[in-house]
Amino acid sequence: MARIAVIKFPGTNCDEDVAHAINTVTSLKAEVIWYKDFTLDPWDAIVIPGGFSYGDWLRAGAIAARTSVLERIAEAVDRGIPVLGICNGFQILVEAGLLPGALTVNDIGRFVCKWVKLYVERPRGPWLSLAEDGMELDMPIAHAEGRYIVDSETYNSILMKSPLIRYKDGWNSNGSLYNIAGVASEDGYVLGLMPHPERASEEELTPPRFSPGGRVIFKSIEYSIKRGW
Ligand SMILES: NC(=O)CC[C@H](N)C(=O)O
Repeated sequence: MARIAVIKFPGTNCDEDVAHAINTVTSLKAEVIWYKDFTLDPWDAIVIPGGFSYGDWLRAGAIAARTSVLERIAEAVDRGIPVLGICNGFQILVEAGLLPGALTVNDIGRFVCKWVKLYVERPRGPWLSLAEDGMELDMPIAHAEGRYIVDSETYNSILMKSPLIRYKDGWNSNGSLYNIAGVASEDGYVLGLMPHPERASEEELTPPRFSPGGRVIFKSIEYSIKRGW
């Protein structure tokens, strides 16, 4: 059975939610792994979930990104193992240099927790294999440091060739440049996003007027692993 590692750092708080979502909406087996116990071998994909690793000291994700487990995750990326970073996990991947850009303090200067409307651009790779270009997704955000920034050269030369998840007009509540909510490596094997797909995977957790947009990410990784890409 395909196995997904959900890595827990001190201060991670969405690990059980991610494992629950994957174990509920897919036939994959997600397991929460303490960061010090993580070894590369048995995993078909890796998720770094959200939370407040190391209490968001210095900058969100900065300390977790400098632990030795990130060297193992970089090796996993080199081996072609899909890696997903959700919220604090996205912050960690960016701090570790595994995705471009940076995540900084929301322009309104406070934590924001709300459902938002998003869309996908250039879906590619295992996390978005079932998504279509322009597909609209609804998911909640919950962060204080979710304002994505990137220099225009990186945006034009790298990000405009890569899969992106953007806030729809009027839904960018943190001031992210180019309305960016999530970025991926060019092949889509490494994906990071601020919204929480695990909180948007089941109808009963989805408020009226929204739909469970996180499902497509977990159904995509299931499809890609089963197809044996
Ligand atoms: N939900 C989360 O992962 C929180 C992200 C991060 N600690 C922030 O507030 O920016």
